[in-house]
Amino acid sequence: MSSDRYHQHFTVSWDQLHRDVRALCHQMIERDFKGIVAITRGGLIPAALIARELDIRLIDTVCIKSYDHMDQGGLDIMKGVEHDGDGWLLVDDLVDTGKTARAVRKMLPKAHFVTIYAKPDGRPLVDQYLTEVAQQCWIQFPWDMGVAYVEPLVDQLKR
Ligand SMILES: O=P(O)(O)OC[C@H]1O[C@H](OP(=O)(O)OP(=O)(O)O)[C@H](O)[C@@H]1O
Ligand SMILES: O=c1[nH]c(=O)c2nc[nH]c2[nH]1
Ligand SMILES: [Mg+2]
Repeated sequence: MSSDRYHQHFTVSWDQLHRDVRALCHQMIERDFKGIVAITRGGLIPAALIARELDIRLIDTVCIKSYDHMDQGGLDIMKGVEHDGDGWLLVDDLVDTGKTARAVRKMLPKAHFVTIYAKPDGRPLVDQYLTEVAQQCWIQFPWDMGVAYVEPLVDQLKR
């Protein structure tokens, strides 16, 4: 599937991401998890922040790749886990079409699956998420961006 389907950008700063992860943690404060399974790579940073907030030290990974930048290819599962997820928290940064979530759910059917952001097509596959984002929106994460110089408006208008 190609990048044509994305018509808007939803830009997330480090600060915004951190606040969003903490807000999601507030909703899980009463729960007791055996550990976290992070879906690489996007789930790694939310997983680390959640681990800190909920005092979880045991962290495993499912290593999977679906996209090459905005272009979705076949799922490449490089590493799974040996259990069914019972009592574990499964974490990804977002769910979009739901293709990744569907595959990981099969591997860990009993895990509690959370993402920070969810688009409508993938939303039914997760147990909990913080913010809904439109399907045609590309979520631009802080680890894919950098701070750059911006030309003053008057100079931009001269060109
Ligand atoms: O719901 P879907 O359409 O499957 O898309 C969601 C998945 O796509 C991204 O991962 P990606 O495969 O780009 O790898 P990355 O986490 O290493 O960036 C994102 O981190 C989710 O895991
Ligand atoms: O950085 C990302 N932003 C997105 O919106 C997205 N959808 C799938 N994979 C994604 N990666
Ligand atoms: Mg991912």
